[in-house]
Amino acid sequence: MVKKFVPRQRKHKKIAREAREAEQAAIEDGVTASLPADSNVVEILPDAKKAAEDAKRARMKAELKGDAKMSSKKAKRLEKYIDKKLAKDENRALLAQLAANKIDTSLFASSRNLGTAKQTKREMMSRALRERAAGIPHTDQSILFETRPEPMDDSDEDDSGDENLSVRKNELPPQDGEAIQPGKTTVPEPTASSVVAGSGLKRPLELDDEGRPVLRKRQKRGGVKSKFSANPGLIPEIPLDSTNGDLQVEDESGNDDEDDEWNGFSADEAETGDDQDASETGSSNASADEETSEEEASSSEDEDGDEEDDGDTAKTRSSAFKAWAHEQRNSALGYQPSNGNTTLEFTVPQNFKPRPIEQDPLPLELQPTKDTGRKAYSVVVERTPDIQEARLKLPVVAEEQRIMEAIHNNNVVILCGATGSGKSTQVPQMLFEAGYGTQGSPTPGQIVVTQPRKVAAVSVSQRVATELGDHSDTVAYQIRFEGTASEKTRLKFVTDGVLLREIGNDISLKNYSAVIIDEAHERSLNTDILIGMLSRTVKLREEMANENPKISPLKLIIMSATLRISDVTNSTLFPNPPPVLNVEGRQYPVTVHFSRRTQADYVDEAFKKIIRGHRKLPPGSMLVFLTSHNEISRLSQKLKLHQTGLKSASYPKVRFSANDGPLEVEDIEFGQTDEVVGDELDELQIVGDEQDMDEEEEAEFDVPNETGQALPLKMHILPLYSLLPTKEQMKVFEQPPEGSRSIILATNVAETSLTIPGVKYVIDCGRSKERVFDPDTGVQRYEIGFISKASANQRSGRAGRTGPGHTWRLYSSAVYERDLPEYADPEILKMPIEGVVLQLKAMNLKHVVNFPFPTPPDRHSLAKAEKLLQHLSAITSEGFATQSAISTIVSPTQSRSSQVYP
Ligand SMILES: Nc1ncnc2c1ncn2[C@@H]1O[C@H](COP(=O)(O)OP(=O)(O)OP(=O)(O)O)[C@@H](O)[C@H]1O
Repeated sequence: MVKKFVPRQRKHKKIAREAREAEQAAIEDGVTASLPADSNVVEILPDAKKAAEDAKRARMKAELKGDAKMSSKKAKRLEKYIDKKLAKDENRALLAQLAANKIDTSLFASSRNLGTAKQTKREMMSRALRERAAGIPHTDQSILFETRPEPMDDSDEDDSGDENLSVRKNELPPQDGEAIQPGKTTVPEPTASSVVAGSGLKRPLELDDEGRPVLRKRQKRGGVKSKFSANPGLIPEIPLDSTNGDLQVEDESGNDDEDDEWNGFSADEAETGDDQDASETGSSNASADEETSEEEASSSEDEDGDEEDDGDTAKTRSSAFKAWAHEQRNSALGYQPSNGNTTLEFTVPQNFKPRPIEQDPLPLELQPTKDTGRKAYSVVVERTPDIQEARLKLPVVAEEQRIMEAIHNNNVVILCGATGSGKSTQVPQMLFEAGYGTQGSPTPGQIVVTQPRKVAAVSVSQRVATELGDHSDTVAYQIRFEGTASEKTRLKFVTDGVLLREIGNDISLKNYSAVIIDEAHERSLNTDILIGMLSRTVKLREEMANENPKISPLKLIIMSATLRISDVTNSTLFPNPPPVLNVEGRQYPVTVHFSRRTQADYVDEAFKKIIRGHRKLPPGSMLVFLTSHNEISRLSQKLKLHQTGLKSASYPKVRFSANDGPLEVEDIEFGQTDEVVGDELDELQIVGDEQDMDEEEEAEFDVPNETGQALPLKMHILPLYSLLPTKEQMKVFEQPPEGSRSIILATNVAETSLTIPGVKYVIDCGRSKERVFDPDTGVQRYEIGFISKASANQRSGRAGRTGPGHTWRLYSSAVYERDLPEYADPEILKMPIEGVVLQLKAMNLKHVVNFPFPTPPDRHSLAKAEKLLQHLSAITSEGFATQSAISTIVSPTQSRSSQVYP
């Protein structure tokens, strides 16, 4: 008997069918509510949720379809597309919910291993380590720590063969103070938190450090990988707003393959419910091949099985449909997708003007250079490391950029900096390194630096030569009757008288590219005339350079520590006021000690201080300022007598003639002039207890002996004044004999520019010999008077050159404040005007009335002086100086008297 064919019934399908029928029947009977709860029934959504979903579906449909008519085929596809989108939204929301639950899944076990009791040693150890890291007490330390007998037994290496996992007992400290108990095993308790959302997923949900789900890329069959990497850090944020989120993701990729990234939540999977059913009918191997069937379904796009004969065609069509759907939705939402290559284009308004650079006065070095055609040029100088180190400590060097920019941009620059800041030695080197004075550079002319005194010219030139290392032979000095200039000379130190003579011969100074007037505050007649002449030379050279590009403009730099700036910036001198650069700071501090009393006999006072100081002060030379070589001679004898107890041989008389050199005021001796100011000071003397005073003065020499060296026993006494031959003057720069202290007795030739190595202490009498001129009587005389505060400052400055220093002023602070003027009057105001006119006439100047003096004398006086000189036959009727008159210029006598007593 042929068996009747009974189609095979699938159990779950049968159950589902029966449930549907029962549900249908119940609906028909109106008894839905009384049905028994069945967990497998189709999910019944709450009404509100269902309504929201329907509304969303309708909205999407409207967005996509609009009023357009479409074929039934397309409408069907549209329905499917919407289903897919809604499912995606739901999945995203679910995923976001999962992401919000930050859990550690590292201890979750795969359900695949449920019931399999056996674990390899490696698995056990790995789990034990993870549990230990999670803080789960684990008493079976034998899994983690292995006891090895000594000597090591090779056979003990565990079965797993992974010796890297074995850890020496004492290498892992117990966690949380727990003692490790080997041999005890505890099974980790499942914690309450281990049952969490997501635990039922196909694969345990892994979370990264930030609590985001770690989604691994699933590789498609055939090894074709998605173009997205599975880097969890790159997982895009999923907006909870499904509509916008949908748009963002879709627009970024335009490819459904990206859905694979969501591993198990893909829209493909959601939309393939039907297909899964279909595959199930063909195959019962659901568990193993589940993923495969999903992938197949998704790769075939699953949207319309009828159309998918050919993969390529389907893809093209599918993407055409999707492109259309995207477009529809975008236009409905008013969204303009970017193609990723958009460049922002700004239309520049026609009247647009870029903002000008800062208008506030910019620092000089930031000001735009005026000379745009200037070529960069530099000379490399090799210096010894100790010189280089010493230079770098000088404030002027720190300002090199600012100074050089100012010089490049301006033909005249004024530089003010404290004594010892490095002006005299460094600025000439800066110019040299910038190509000034170098053949082949744009500024080949020499650099000339003027000093008011010959000893300064010689000593600074020697120092600069030393500092210029391999270029030291380019440095020379030139003083009257003496010099070292040669063909190699590019940098020359001269007295201002020497440069005056040169400028008298060639007003354009074509041999020079830069002139530096150092110590301009001295305001000798020579300095003033020089500045006036140079103001014209600079102008002339500028005009010459404009006409002939081969000629470079002349750079003039006026430098001083204590200059009354207004004197050298007046408009008669420079119509465009030159920039004034201030360099702050000095290298070493100088402590100033004032006397309590201002003694009239300052030479005697100086003697006492020298004796006390020498007895108490740590090693270091002493520089004592006096007013004349007479005083120097007197004090020197007294000191020698004190030291030897014998009357010393008489000090050699200095004989000089007017031709021997430029005569300094302090060298002029017309009888006894030393006690002029004595009487005026009596009121300042406080007659008190001599004993008290002595103690107090003893205490003022309590200077800590930082070097710890023994105090020098002998005094090495050296004179320094301008009439002394240069060789004798230069002795002050030599080291004193062993165990001696140099005591240098100087006039104010040592006041400026000089760095006498080893001088730590200065004793300043506070006076100097000055020319005093009475314009009413026309009589000039020489008096000893107080110096200016600027001079006092300069004298103190000699102490802090190579280390911290001290100055003892032989006058009280009250006298300093009351009697010392800020600046000394320029020499031009302290001498008969005829001498000034004669000097200018000797330089072939015709109209002295128009001469640009820094401090101009009265024009009428100038005119009167010219007439007088004509009467005396000192100048010709053409207005030039006669030869005999020129010879009187160096004479200390007035031109009037020199004519009477030639
Ligand atoms: N012969 C030297 N030996 C050792 N150091 C020196 C010598 N000459 C200069 N120096 C160092 O260079 C520093 C700067 O000297 P420089 O003469 O350039 O200063 P300055 O600013 O011109 O001072 P002033 O205004 O007093 O002339 C000194 O303080 C000293 O430290």
